[in-house]
Amino acid sequence: MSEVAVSGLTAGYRDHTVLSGVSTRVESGSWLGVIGPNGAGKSTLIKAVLGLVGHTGEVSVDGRDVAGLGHRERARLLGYAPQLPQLPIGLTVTDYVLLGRTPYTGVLARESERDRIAVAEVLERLDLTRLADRGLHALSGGERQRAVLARALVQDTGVLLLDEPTTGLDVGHAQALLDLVDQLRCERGTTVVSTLHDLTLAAQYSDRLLLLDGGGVHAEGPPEHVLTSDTLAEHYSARVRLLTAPDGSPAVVPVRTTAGTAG
Ligand SMILES: Nc1ncnc2c1ncn2[C@@H]1O[C@H](COP(=O)(O)OP(=O)(O)OP(=O)(O)O)[C@@H](O)[C@H]1O
Repeated sequence: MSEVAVSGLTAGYRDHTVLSGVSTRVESGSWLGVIGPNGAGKSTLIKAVLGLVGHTGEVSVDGRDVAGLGHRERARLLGYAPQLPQLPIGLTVTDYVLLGRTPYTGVLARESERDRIAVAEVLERLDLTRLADRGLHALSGGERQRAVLARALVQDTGVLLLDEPTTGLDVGHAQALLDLVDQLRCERGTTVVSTLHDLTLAAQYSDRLLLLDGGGVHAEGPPEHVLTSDTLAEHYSARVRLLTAPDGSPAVVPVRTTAGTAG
């Protein structure tokens, strides 16, 4: 059970308010996709849930106010894969992913066999085993992205907050990553909140979408209700056509208006 509730959240940076009065509820074991144009405040929402940016309003997990939790307790509850992580220099992939176990082991304690097994398992599932001993600095962008997710996954939390987890991934690795998160969701009842720019993928994996723009929530509900060509024209200034993917979810296809010269 890990229900996330956000109530009357106002968040921002110094004198710059980004989000005003945002409320939502993410049922335990469900997946909320946070969408919206660049600068809408998607990352800010995730960071506010984690307590990383100043905010007022309430964030709770299973009724427990997150603001009242210590750092370690919070890290056992909320796993986070940031959009632009600061990666420590000089660590191998394995050592970096092992850092995800520190809420259980402590920073200076040696990791247990159980920790090593958990890391090896996640590396395998994210196609990183052959890179386990490679330095983080020597990874491609997509490999680094997967290492960041691996670290969040070994944290073994009831809630996963994923900020643009598929950025820089090819379509196969993006699918594998989202499939893995979805599998964890089904197996362990993990609650997922992710931002995703790819609206077709967002629609395929999310139970509900929340559309942010101009500091507030403009739409929330099942993907087929939130993703309409009018909504996308209004909030993204995008010309799109909505098709139906084989699984029945909406697929967003950009429409080019100027005459092409290809072919
Ligand atoms: N550290 C910061 N200090 C001041 N302003 C910030 C900071 N980080 C983000 N902002 C501003 O807050 C607003 C929301 O940023 P945020 O990163 O939450 O948007 P986003 O929806 O995640 O955007 P994107 O789709 O481009 O990743 C933007 O106007 C941005 O310039």
